[in-house]
Amino acid sequence: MELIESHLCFGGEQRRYKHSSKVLGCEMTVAVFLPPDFGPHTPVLYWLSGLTCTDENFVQKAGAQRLAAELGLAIVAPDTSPRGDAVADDAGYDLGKGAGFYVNATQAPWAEHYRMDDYVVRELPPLVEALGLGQRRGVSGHSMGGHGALVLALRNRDHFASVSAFSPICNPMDCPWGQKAFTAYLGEDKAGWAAYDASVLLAEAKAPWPIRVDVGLADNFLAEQLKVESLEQAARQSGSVLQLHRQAGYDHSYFFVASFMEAHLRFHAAQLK
Ligand SMILES: N[C@@H](CCC(=O)N[C@@H](CSC=O)C(=O)NCC(=O)O)C(=O)O
Repeated sequence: MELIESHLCFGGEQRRYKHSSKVLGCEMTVAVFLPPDFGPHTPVLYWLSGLTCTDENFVQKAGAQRLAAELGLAIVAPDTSPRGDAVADDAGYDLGKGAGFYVNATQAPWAEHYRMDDYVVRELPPLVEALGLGQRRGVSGHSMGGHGALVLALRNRDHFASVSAFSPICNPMDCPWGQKAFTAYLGEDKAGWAAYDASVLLAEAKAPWPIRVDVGLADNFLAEQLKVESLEQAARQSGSVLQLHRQAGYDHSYFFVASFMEAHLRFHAAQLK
């Protein structure tokens, strides 16, 4: 990875790297926060951002660095899709670039580059850990990235030791954002969609780690797109521990994310140490 930016931040370093991704077949940028005195003992929290984001939104808006420095947590924030002129795109903000949905696409024209599942779970960790970090990993994210955090953790239980989400798309098979993306990336056959639906996966999960989820009750997307009730039902069905916090008055924005970032970082730190 080639270092393209570095800023001292609360005694740690906020870095930005670019690298050539074999999995995605394009050049990618990724943000990495390194706490002071990081080393092989330092756990890594992967942050997955939402629709329209790059690796920069979280770094600039979530306000995570002060506490991450104090807790000794590294944070890796990848981009939300493959990038570049050769990469397929769509006119809508909710498909194509900026909207990779953390799946491995199977359908043309997406399958050539859109493999965000493999990128986050298989390609990035060795690159990140080669910076001198540990192999204990957590995952969190917002909205489309909350969906990504839940499904990648539920699909890779031994890979992630902690998971949380802000305003996640909990049941993509049953909401407009998910149906549009899954039809394009995974095809018309809904049988293939279940493998990337957090509510389906959690309903079948066997005693996974506790999951923390926060949603804002003034979130315009809550009823139509997020479907938290489906995740609650799934947790009941499998006897999983879902710590679901409904936060009165909060919307879908990074102001909401920033407001509860401390609780999520402490939640991850407790399980990753
Ligand atoms: N432009 C769209 C909504 C885009 C949006 O709200 N993106 C969110 C994530 S939504 C789900 O994944 C976001 O994080 N935006 C970036 C930011 O910095 O706030 C619309 O107009 O509806």
